[in-house]
Amino acid sequence: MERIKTDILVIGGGSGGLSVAAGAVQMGASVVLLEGHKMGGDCLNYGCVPSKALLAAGHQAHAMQASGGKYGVAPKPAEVDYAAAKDHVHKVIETIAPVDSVERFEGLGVRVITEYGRFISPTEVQAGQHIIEARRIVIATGSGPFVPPIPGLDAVEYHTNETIFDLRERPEHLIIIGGGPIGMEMAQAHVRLGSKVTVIEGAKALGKDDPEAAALVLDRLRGEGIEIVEEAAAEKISGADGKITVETPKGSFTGSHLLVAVGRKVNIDKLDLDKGNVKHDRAVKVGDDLRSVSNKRVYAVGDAAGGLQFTHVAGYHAGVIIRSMLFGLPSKAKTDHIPWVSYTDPELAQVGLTEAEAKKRHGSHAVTVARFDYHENDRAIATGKTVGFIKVMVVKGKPVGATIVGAQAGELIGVWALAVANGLKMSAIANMVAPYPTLGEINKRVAGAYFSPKLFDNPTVKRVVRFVQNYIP
Ligand SMILES: Cc1cc2nc3c(=O)[nH]c(=O)nc-3n(C[C@H](O)[C@H](O)[C@H](O)COP(=O)(O)OP(=O)(O)OC[C@H]3O[C@@H](n4cnc5c(N)ncnc54)[C@H](O)[C@@H]3O)c2cc1C
Ligand SMILES: NC(=O)c1ccc[n+]([C@@H]2O[C@H](COP(=O)([O-])OP(=O)(O)OC[C@H]3O[C@@H](n4cnc5c(N)ncnc54)[C@H](O)[C@@H]3O)[C@@H](O)[C@H]2O)c1
Repeated sequence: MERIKTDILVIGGGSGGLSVAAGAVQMGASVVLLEGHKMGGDCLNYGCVPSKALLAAGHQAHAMQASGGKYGVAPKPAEVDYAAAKDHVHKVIETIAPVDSVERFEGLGVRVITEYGRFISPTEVQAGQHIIEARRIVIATGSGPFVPPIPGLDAVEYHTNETIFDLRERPEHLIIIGGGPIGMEMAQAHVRLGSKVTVIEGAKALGKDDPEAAALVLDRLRGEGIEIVEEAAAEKISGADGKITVETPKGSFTGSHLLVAVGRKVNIDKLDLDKGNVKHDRAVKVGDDLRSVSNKRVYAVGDAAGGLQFTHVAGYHAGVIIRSMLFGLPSKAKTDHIPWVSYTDPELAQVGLTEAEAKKRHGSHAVTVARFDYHENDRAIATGKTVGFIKVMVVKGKPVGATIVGAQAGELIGVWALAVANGLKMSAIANMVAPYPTLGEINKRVAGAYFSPKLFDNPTVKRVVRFVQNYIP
């Protein structure tokens, strides 16, 4: 057994853990990193990266066969090689993997141990033949697919995000349980690659998003042939060998393959948290400072911290705790300025409060909703991407939230993430000159829409202008 002493021990080499390790070691701390499975974690191996790569294959197939005619280019049925699309997915993972590799982190000076870790005391963790004693311990163990106890599920072959990207035969009819972002992104990727797709959703599909924006995405997905059955919780599953039936209150649905995407389960089972005096429920219990409520030497970041589950949140958490661990400065994580995007076509992006949340928090009378539609944007018209809108929720001249649905919404939301994070006023966005013709002009135009009634429908402004015009030569 080897004993190691270190300043910082990071458990988990995914988005959060790697950001902590890279930041801390490059600022002079000694760092040990444990990863029991694949460096890069969920995002690289089973999450963001493969899902976006598969969506890209689907988008390409769709672009060839859909609506090409309107550009004067004849549509052509796409010949999809599903296995080759999966090769593309794995090539993308391989291309990014070196950035997250053991070699890179060892090169930075991190001691990487490729074992699972578990607490043996409040300051010690055992990983294989190593006992690591650390001044600070970071739990960055992420999450895995939650598999619900639906009767019959165990008896059939089903996929989760951990297996679907290895499937090489195209599902003839993919049934997806769960209409969250995983379910909807995988539904569109598969329908565009030629599968029939049914989504079974217990409540509302894309239910965490603004309902008006979500409805626009769902309309498009239905238009592409995806069957989306809402308020239909999966209650029983039966069948075998390419014929799986899911029973719901809205009827039974039979398909060739099944994907379960009903949320996540935080990876804490292997950690022996009680031996570390680390309180937990379904995730590690932390305060705003991301420190364990019961053991102040221990922090949790990313999915393990139990809040929003996004790669950029894990990265943000890393910055928050590095300030506290390395410099002893107070540091708190906030959520009001965190954006997220569902990478369907059209994309759906949100930062800060939705319209309903803003009105609930600030009162309807205090919130102005400024709005601009894609069909009024010249670049959207030129490229045939006119479906979509932006709405910005404004309180006392400052945006408190923005929703964008439409082409490149994920890129366009960046301006509002900046504005909300820094408390910028709408005038800062209105003052920006956006290049013409870009979709990005919608950001300036929505700020214009906010000020227009104040300027153009304002009797005082009209009176002042009349008055000044009487006196200037
Ligand atoms: C299909 C899918 C698509 C997604 N798409 C997006 C997206 O587009 N954008 C986005 O922002 N987010 C997306 N996410 C969410 C994103 O993947 C996660 O929020 C992110 O990976 C969380 O990072 P993390 O560091 O907390 O955990 P992870 O990246 O999961 O890393 C945790 C690591 O810890 C390791 N580990 C676990 N237990 C131990 C232990 N005891 N000892 C040592 N190692 C351990 C695991 O093996 C894993 O490598 C997606 C998720 C899924 C499933
Ligand atoms: N683009 C992105 O950033 C992206 C993409 C994918 C995943 N993610 C992250 O991963 C997390 C998990 O995604 P997810 O889609 O698995 O979870 P989710 O919790 O967002 O959605 C799961 C859906 O499954 C439904 N459901 C639960 N039990 C059901 C049942 N028995 N029958 C039918 N429906 C049922 C729920 O009502 C919910 O709508 C997301 O919340 C997000 O943080 C992000």
